Amino acid sequence: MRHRLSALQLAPDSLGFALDAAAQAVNAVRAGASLPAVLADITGGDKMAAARGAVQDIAYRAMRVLATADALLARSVRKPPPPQVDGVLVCAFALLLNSSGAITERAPEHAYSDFTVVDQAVSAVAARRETAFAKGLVNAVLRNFLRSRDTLLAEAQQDPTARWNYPQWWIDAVRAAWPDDWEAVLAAGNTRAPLTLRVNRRRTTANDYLRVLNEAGIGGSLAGAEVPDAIVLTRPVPVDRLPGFFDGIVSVQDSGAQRAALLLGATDGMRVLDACAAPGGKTGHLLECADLDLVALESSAERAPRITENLRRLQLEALVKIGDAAHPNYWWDGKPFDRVLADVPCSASGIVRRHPDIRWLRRASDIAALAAEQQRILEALWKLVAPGGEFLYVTCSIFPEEGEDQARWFEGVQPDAVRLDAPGQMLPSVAAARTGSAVTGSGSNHDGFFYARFLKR
Ligand SMILES: C[S@@+](CC[C@H](N)C(=O)[O-])C[C@H]1O[C@@H](n2cnc3c(N)ncnc32)[C@H](O)[C@@H]1O
Repeated sequence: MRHRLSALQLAPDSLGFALDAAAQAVNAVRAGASLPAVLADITGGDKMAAARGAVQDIAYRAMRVLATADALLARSVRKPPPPQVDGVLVCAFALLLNSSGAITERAPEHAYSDFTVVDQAVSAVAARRETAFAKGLVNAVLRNFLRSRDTLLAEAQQDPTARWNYPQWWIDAVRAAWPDDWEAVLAAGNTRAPLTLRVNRRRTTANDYLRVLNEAGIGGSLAGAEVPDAIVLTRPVPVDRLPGFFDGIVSVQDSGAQRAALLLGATDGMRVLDACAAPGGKTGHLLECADLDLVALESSAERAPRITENLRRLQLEALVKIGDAAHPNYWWDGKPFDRVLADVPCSASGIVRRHPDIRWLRRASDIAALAAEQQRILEALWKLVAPGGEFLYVTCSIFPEEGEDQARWFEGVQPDAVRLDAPGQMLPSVAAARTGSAVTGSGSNHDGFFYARFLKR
């Protein structure tokens, strides 16, 4: 879906142009498409270069306030406007909500005044023949919001979906799972994730690389003792500004994800299976940590080449295979593995701060379907672990159906499995992390993950 430019009489570097394109992206997500894929399509051409950053920024912001914007709009109009007008209004609300401090997000990189947002939203609808009729409506709705912002927002946010900006089923599920932390978990998912780096320990140390970053004028700090290779940047920068990125000195990876290779504890010479491997983030870390005979398995032929590309940049090697982890007969050579990492497909509910569209794309029924698939993968892979070998089950989910429930089920059905120490449920980020029972977290800034580790007797 390319951005429909032809009818548009707006400069590509104007906010109106970006609002028009971001509105199309928002509507594509409403129709079920994933935001990164839509943005790649819409902002792909050369003509979009000037607008790309702004379109992306606005569309991501809109995902984090979609239900608030919908509720504000429903209160402002008698009948719903056509999708493109609706989309422009939602994107304009996203910028105005940010500037009002009504939501917990940093100001846009290019902060716009309220006046500019309204003016450019009007220009965006005026620039298309089919939406030009709505100029007055857009102007009136946004000005009315600015006049009575606090009252309108308080009224709209009476509805929990508009208050939290998640579907009701998601709010209910988080509340049921984490009765003491549900608000912090939902709020954490509405923040912007930091850019976290993983330093290639074969080539340098986190401390030394931090100095290199500082010399390049890039601020950052060590993420914590549990993740010795991780550096959290003070402000995100494009990867091409990271010294040595293209030479494999450093990679981008959330600090929660960096626990995987360390927990698996593979040592030189071990035969290791990384069973759901693309794009190869954890594969790379495993190989940075030890010399391994590593098979990286991935079911998607489209995604598998990304493993090879990532390893090439890191100057590391694995045997990349395309196959289904639930059906090893098609790809396994029969030789058992000393370590198996199963980073299974899941709801991705732990990484919504990086992928804020996920909450609008998932359905409640997806969780049971994913849990069933995870069990198929777990059962099949366990047979591949050598006696005395270890198995690490990972999801980037915050739902117990994909986490602790699965670990307990697994212990129940596999008499030769001994559960070892592992973080269990790591709730995403900051205040959400809580110690005790199955929930751990150092308070550092990470996404939501679940880790369970098993030894094969
Ligand atoms: C959570 S992602 C893995 C992320 C990866 N481990 C990393 O750290 O970069 C899950 C991956 O598993 C793949 N996948 C899904 N079902 C699979 C299956 N049955 N067998 C193998 N791979 C599968 C998906 O295509 C996806 O690339």
